Amino acid sequence: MADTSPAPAERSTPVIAVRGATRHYGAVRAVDGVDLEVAPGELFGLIGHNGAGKSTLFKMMLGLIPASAGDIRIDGSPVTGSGFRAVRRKIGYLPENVVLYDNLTGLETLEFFARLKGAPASECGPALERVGLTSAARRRVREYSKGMRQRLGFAQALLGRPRILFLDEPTTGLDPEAIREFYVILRGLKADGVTMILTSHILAEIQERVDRLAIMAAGKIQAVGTVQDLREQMDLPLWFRVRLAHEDFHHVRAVLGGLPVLAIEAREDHVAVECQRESKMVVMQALASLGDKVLDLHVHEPSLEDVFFGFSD
Ligand SMILES: Nc1ncnc2c1ncn2[C@@H]1O[C@H](COP(=O)(O)OP(=O)(O)OP(=O)(O)O)[C@@H](O)[C@H]1O
Repeated sequence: MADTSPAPAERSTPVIAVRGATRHYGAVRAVDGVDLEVAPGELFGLIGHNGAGKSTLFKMMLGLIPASAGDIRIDGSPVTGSGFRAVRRKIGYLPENVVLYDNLTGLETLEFFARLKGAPASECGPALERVGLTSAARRRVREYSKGMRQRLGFAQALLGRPRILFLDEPTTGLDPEAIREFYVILRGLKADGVTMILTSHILAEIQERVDRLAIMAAGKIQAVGTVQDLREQMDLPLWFRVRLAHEDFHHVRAVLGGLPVLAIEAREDHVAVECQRESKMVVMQALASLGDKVLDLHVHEPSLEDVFFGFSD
């Protein structure tokens, strides 16, 4: 069969390409030799403790803070060069602390940002609708809740139909329903081919939603890949939750005897069996051999939080 996959050069041309990016503030290495690539249409997550360097890296990637060293290109254009002006028009940015004017209404706020960006005013109403603020469009921002302000900030980032979105902690202050709606919007943007990079502290929230992510600590990228890649790199153990028909815990012990398990523990209504990833199938087969003595079997993979603490501590 003919290979219809893109040529390597085409496939590997990143929208965001960061090489050796460094930013020092006196003795503080806020960003320290970062290499990072984000592919076209990718939804990429950047996670890290407070002070890890995420916001500084974001601002460097946007050309808002000059790098002490390194090379940063967006859509092939260096962020410090004159050619970046044209690229900037394709970018939407939601800063960590979006500055809003309390005396303006939501609609006036967007009209103000639209003028700054050179985007048509006709986009403002639909942008407010997209983030669920239509009914609050004529209320002053001073009356907005934290979550409403955050949605308004997101709406301004969408003005000008950006092809690349930088979202710094976009879900701060949003309730669970608003977070879900926010990711529905991101999925729609992704379907349109928009490239996105976002930061978050809520690991459970981004674990199922980003294509790839990077863990940043002390200004450096500690690990990058899919959540599954990171689990494998970390080589954290996984565990089985085994629910038995009767309390015949000794059957589990017997069937696992001699196998490379790390722990077997009887808990309230189940038995927990811990093993390394490479032993997963042999342990599973042994447990399955118990037949109808087993009522239920569940495999628990390490969460992104487990992985994160493994890499960033
Ligand atoms: N203008 C500045 N002057 C001096 N130090 C700075 C400046 N901006 C950032 N830093 C330092 O750089 C480091 C990285 O900060 P940064 O805001 O990028 O982290 P972050 O990962 O975005 O943190 P958070 O999750 O808390 O937003 C911190 O030690 C911070 O104190």
